[in-house]
Order: sequence, then C-alpha cells, then structure tokens
Amino acid sequence: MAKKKPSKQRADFRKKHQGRVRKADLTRQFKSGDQDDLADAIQSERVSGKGDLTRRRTVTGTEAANEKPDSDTGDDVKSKDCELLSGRVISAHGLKSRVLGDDKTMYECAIRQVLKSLNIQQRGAVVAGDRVRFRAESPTDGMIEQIEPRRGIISRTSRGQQHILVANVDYLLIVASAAQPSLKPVLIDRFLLTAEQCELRPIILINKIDLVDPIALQPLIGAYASMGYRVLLTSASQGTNIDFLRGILRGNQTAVAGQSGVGKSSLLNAIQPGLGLAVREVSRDNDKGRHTTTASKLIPLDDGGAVFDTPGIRQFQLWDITAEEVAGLMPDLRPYVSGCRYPNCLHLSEDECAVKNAVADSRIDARRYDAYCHLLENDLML
Ligand SMILES: Nc1nc2c(ncn2[C@@H]2O[C@H](COP(=O)(O)OP(=O)(O)OP(=O)(O)O)[C@@H](O)[C@H]2O)c(=O)[nH]1
Ligand SMILES: [Zn+2]
Repeated sequence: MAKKKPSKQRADFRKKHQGRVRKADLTRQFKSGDQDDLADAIQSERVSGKGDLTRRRTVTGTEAANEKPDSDTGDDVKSKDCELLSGRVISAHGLKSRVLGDDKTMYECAIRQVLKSLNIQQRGAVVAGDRVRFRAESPTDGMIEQIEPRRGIISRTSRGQQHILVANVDYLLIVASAAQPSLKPVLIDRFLLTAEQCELRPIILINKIDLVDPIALQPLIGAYASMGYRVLLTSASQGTNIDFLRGILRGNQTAVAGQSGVGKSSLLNAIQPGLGLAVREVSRDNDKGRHTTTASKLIPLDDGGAVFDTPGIRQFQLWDITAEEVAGLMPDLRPYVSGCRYPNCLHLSEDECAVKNAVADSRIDARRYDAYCHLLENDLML
C-alpha cells in the first residue's frame, strides 16, 4: 500500500508531477464524436512519441564492458553490434525471456549479467514489451545485450518498490462488465488514475451488454464522455462492436486491464480467432471470476500492433500517488483544485473547498466525488 511520504519527498514528487499533469492535459485523448473518429484519432496519434516518461539512454552490455580498461576496441564493438538482432520481449520469467525477433522467429533469451545488475531497483531486468537487441546463439536461443529506452510503462508497488509490469504501451483498455460481475464504476475510476499517471490514453470498454438494457448505462457513459473519455459497449459472446474494437487495437500497443471475469480473454479471442486464450466460468459463489491468466505477456496481433494481457490486476496499486495528487489526476476535479482556500486541501472536510462547492451545485458528478473519497480512504489509507 502507498504510504504517506515525508513532506520534502512529497514536495519533490509534487513538483515532478505538476509537469506530468500538464503534459497529460496537452496529450488529452480524443474528444467525443462518433466511433469512426475514435479509430481515426487512435490511428493518427499512434507512434507520435508522446509520453516519454522513462526516456533514458539505452543500457547495453557492451557499453558497460567498455568502461573496463581492457575492453574491446570501438571497431570491435561496432562489428559486434552489427551481429545483434532486434526483437520484442513477449514474456519474461525470471532470468529467461521469450523474444520475438524481427525475423519472426521466437527465441528463448538469457540476459547479459551486467544488465541484470543495472536493473536491481526495478526487479525484473527485462519486462514484457521491451524492445531489445540480442545475439542469436542457436536457431532458438539468444542473449539479450541491450534494452531500448522505455516509454509508456505500467507499474505497481510491491513492498515499497516499483515493479514494472509492461513497457512501451500507448493505450490502456479498461474492461468492465455490465453484469456478472456487476459494474463497478469506482474500479474504472481507479484504472483511469493509473492511465493518467502513466500517461496512457484510456479507453473504457463495458462488455456483456447482452445481459442488460444498455439504456441503463447511459448516465454513466454520458458522465465519462463529458470528461473527454471514450466508452465502448461490447458483447464478446454476441460479437457486438467486435469489429470496431479490432479497428481500435490495430497497429497500437494496448494494455488490457480489468477485474477478473469481465471478459478480457473472451474479447481478445473474439478479435483474433485462433488465439485460444483460456476462458473460465465466473464463480457463482462470489460473482468475482478467478483470474485465469497467469503471466504478463504480449500478444502480437495479426493486423499489426499488440495487446498486453496483464494479470495480477487485483493487486494493482496506485504507484507513488499521494492523497494530494489524486484530484489533479481527475480531469473533472482538476479545474477546481486551485480555488480551494487551503493549498493542501484534500477536499474532504475542509472549509471553503471549491471542489465540494462544485459537487454541491452539480458541476462535478456526485458519483465521481464519492469515488474520489473512496479511493483516498481505501487505497491511500488516510
Ligand atoms: N453473457 C456474456 N458472457 C461473457 C461475455 N464475455 C465473456 N463472457 C463470459 O464471462 C466469463 C469470463 O470470461 P473471461 O474472458 O475468462 O474473463 P477474463 O476477464 O479474461 O477473466 P480473467 O482471466 O480471470 O481475468 C466466461 O464464462 C465467458 O464466457 C459477454 O459478452 N457476454
Ligand atoms: Zn478542496
């Protein structure tokens, strides 16, 4: 669980975040319009290079070796680099990674020792989605020598440390279900915070609409649309809007998030027949599903692009967000924050709070404000 930080650390983090929030504003996702506009917008925003949150120089085994006095000469390094193949990490398990080479061959790769030690802080040195350069040591085995700079990372907190789940992601597809399990808007709100924080463009998808009257969903969809978020209704079992979803994912790097049992695997199977992801009945006892998917992996799509199947989403923590920052990551609350009497107002019980005033006269949706309070009280352990 994220704990309150000492004030200096908080101030530093806040400073760092202010830029991020502004940048998130600038790169605000597509506005409301029809569904084709969304697909077009996604297509044109793709590979725009936004959100270079973690841009840093490529870490290479050869580079590190060069720092030693008896290292290779520059020419040797160059010729060695020429031997390297490029590829994408499909999954990473301990010290072994599956890498899909640009030559379309799958390699089991080990990781150069020096890369492992450079990444101790972030646990797994290589994560699903990493673009790497590697040396083929046999037709099926290789050694990862370089990790390209990452952008668009999703991480969670584990024992106070950042644990990167996946890298090089553009979109966060937030999957909920209209029923079985029941619709939980606060979970959507929570994933939206993650998207804002990681600078990923969110798409809200409500699946299993065959089980409800979609008209009942209109107020919620309207509230999200008025904040600039896009909402897509689907039924994986009846094929509703599956072609449209396929169009959205085409050519993009999309992480799929959502509670167990909402139909993530069913949707992916529907957009790419033959994928054969395991689908399990939602448990009748607790209406919760059981997270059939077990390891983070990247699924290349036949039409181009890839989706990341992200397990362990129930343990998804708010990484490094302090209570003061949550409102700034909510686009509907954000405009009012500066109007509060106290600069460190948490918009809970303080006097002269512009956020609460906006809730009182319906400029902010009361349900979203409740979700805000819920996130602060439950997720940030106030
Ligand atoms: N009625 C209906 N059922 C669906 C739909 N999509 C999926 N299901 C059912 O919901 C159950 C769970 O589907 P999954 O695709 O395994 O859900 P998931 O989100 O991948 O679950 P985890 O792997 O546990 O995270 C299965 O019984 C599916 O058949 C839908 O659109 N309508
Ligand atoms: Zn306030």
